[in-house]
Amino acid sequence: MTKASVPGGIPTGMDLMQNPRLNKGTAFTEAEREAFGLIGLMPEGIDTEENRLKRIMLQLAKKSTDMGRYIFLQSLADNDRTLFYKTIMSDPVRFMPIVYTPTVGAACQTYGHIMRRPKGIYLGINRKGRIAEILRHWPEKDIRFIVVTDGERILGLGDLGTNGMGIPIGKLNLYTACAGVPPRMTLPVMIDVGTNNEALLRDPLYMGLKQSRVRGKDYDDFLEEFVQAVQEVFPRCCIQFEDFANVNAVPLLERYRNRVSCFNDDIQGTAGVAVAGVLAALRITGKPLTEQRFLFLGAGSAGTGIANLLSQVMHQAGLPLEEARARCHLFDIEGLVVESRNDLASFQRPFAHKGEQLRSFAEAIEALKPTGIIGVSAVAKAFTQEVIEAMARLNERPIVFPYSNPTSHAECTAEEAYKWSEGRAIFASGSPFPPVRIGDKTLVPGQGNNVYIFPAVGLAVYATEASRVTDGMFITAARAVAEQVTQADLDAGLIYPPLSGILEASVQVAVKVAAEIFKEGQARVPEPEDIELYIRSRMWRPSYKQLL
Ligand SMILES: NC(=O)C1=CN([C@@H]2O[C@H](COP(=O)(O)OP(=O)(O)OC[C@H]3O[C@@H](n4cnc5c(N)ncnc54)[C@H](OP(=O)(O)O)[C@@H]3O)[C@@H](O)[C@H]2O)C=CC1
Ligand SMILES: CC(=O)C(=O)O
Ligand SMILES: [Mg+2]
Repeated sequence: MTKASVPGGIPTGMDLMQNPRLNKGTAFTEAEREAFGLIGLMPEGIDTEENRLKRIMLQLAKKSTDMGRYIFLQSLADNDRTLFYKTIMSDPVRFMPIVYTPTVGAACQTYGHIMRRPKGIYLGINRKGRIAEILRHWPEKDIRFIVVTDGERILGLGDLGTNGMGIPIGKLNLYTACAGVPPRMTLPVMIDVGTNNEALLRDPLYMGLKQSRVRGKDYDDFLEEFVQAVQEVFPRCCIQFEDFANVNAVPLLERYRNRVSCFNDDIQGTAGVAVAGVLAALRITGKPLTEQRFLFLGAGSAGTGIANLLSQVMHQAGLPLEEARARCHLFDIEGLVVESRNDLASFQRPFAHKGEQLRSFAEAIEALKPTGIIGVSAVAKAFTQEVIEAMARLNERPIVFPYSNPTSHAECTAEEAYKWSEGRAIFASGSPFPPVRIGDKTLVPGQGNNVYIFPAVGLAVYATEASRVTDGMFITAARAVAEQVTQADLDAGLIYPPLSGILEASVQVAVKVAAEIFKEGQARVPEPEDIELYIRSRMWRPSYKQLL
């Protein structure tokens, strides 16, 4: 067949079968096989989508580890993107822990070893001055979402250099799987400025620049070039900053949040999910938000991000902002964050209150009597029996959120929190834990993870082409997530909507966020009469398209 005779400029033969966006494998119809030169390149049988899904499930069942399943699924995405999404969307409870936390963490730790085919764009600092040119190498021209990292703080696993690319890929998988953002409009990006991880620098299979991290002006200039190049090459694109160390994460957000469409997921997305969890938890305790006190273990991007948004929501509930902030206390490696400390960063200062720099977290609990503790320290097991028992003594229903990822870095397990609080803890963790049986009750731990926020906010931003992403949008998202938690969920101990229904939950959240975007005047499309109908019309669904 000549190129000119191919309908729609679609590639033919092997080129078509090797294009993950268009490939349908054995589900190509007879007419498509004839039209695109596929006859003889596959068995004569014609599969349905359901049959292809069934075969994938059979093959997955034969894998004995989650890492094996991760590798298999990512290879499937390289081969047949529709089938990849059909698979993971068929059972989010089963597949989310594989494409996302905790398995993605283990995958990043060995990324140079398990890598099959590069995905996304790698920007080495040695290519300074060429970023726009490199972005143009990407085959898709209408990119709406970039998730970018420099790999310095990958989950709670520290500096993984370019091995951290698994995170932008995983996050973008969830934009599509959890909210229907079209996958061809998303792009994972790795900023490679080197790594300070000695083991990786010594590893012959490590694929990044083998140099220590560039910092200071050269780093800032490179990021500036990146942000400007995105505006030039993909003018309708929103940038999600992900897993940067807080020394860069906080200044980058401050520098760009009022200049371009962007947000930081660890700061703002996490804050949204925490506010949602607290609002839902208060439906269990029946206590007002304005009477809560929170103690954070960890005073970095996530801790200060949550404290900021929580204070704003408490302020909206009637407290003066200063009083709201005074109800949020941070505790880091040096102890309680107090006014007299001279080692604090400016973003921690709003939460540095009067008092003694207590060195023990349990002591801080006795002194401050928090109603909730939130773990964002990446320190495994830091919520000890003493800590949980103190919380359970001080509160009828203590709020206990060990948010650190992956599972191996969680501040406590669901079982520990429930056991040590006699089943009274209102619990949610960053990575999933199985249900726990306490007495005659089965308690279902919620997953307090920004996955309830960023895909939904992303869908709204994509559909409205929002020119900025504001804290107001995250507060709206948080309230919308909390509203979807039913009484039956709360009775089972669940303070987030069940993960099994995350796609529909995200649509409902996106509708509210889109309304907020129109209200704030940030939309770049006309306001539709029916926002929900409009949002649904923009969503991508995993089914093979007719090529003829
Ligand atoms: N569930 C979710 O959706 C999310 C979870 N997270 C998780 O939260 C964790 C932290 O992320 P992030 O805030 O970005 O990281 P940061 O590095 O910015 O912050 C970590 C904080 O923990 C403190 N810390 C380290 N060791 C201890 C210790 N032994 N005792 C008390 N505090 C300690 C650090 O102090 P210092 O700076 O002095 O070392 C720092 O303040 C990660 O595990 C991440 O996976 C993050 C985002 C979303
Ligand atoms: C969930 C997430 O963004 C993190 O752990 O960094
Ligand atoms: Mg993150």
